[in-house]
Amino acid sequence: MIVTIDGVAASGKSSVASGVARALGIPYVSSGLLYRTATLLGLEAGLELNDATALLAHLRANPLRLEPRAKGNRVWVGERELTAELHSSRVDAGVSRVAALPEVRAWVDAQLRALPEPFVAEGRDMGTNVFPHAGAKFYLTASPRVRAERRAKERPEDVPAIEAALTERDRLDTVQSAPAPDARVIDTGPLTLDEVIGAVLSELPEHVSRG
Ligand SMILES: Nc1ncnc2c1ncn2[C@@H]1O[C@H](COP(=O)(O)OP(=O)(O)O)[C@@H](O)[C@H]1O
Ligand SMILES: Nc1ccn([C@@H]2O[C@H](COP(=O)(O)OP(=O)(O)O)[C@@H](O)[C@H]2O)c(=O)n1
Repeated sequence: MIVTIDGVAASGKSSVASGVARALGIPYVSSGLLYRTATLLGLEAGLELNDATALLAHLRANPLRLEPRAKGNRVWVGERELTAELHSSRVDAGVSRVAALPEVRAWVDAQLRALPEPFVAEGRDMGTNVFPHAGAKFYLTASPRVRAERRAKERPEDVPAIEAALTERDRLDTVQSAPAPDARVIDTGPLTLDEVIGAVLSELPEHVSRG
């Protein structure tokens, strides 16, 4: 059983996926962390972020491990844990260029499809491209200002700078960010986190919530 939660940047995907996963007693999987890991490793190696051949060679030489827990995903390369470094503004600024590369998308998709069910998968194209057969699909939205105000609690920049960066990332991510036709769209703007989690749980078909 797979539940997908897609949406725009900072719409609440990982927080909602975590809450839903905990309620169901299953893990969640953050696909964005894989794109972020590819970006961080590329930046550290001094690679051009649009050089798919060099990036893929580097990723294959440094295999990562994603630990998809319900309370938060963690990423390792060898003995080094990268998790805390994946949400920097530097990675935010480069990740959409890396995610535009079809070779990198195929690398991410193969790792996601190899994971054992059940899980909640969150990202941009979980319900459309990666898990079109998912048992339930959701798509989260909120205005750029609301999202920037939320993210400002997690980044050093001010709200206008964060809003500009989010809007630019939305633009670069447009291709892979269309909601699945069978996704339930939730505007999280007027809702608390618990209300969004409750809305998702209440919309799950019985066969999905029973596992
Ligand atoms: N409905 C909500 N109301 C208030 N804050 C929220 C809501 N959903 C998420 N948040 C907060 O917004 C921030 C971004 O959420 P996050 O789950 O990281 O989004 P995404 O995974 O889409 O980037 C987090 O600090 C989170 O706690
Ligand atoms: N399924 C996905 C998930 C993320 N991404 C890319 O990875 C970036 C980071 O995604 P994320 O979900 O970790 O971050 P936020 O946008 O939620 O801040 C996005 O801006 C996209 O460029 C993607 O293309 N497809």
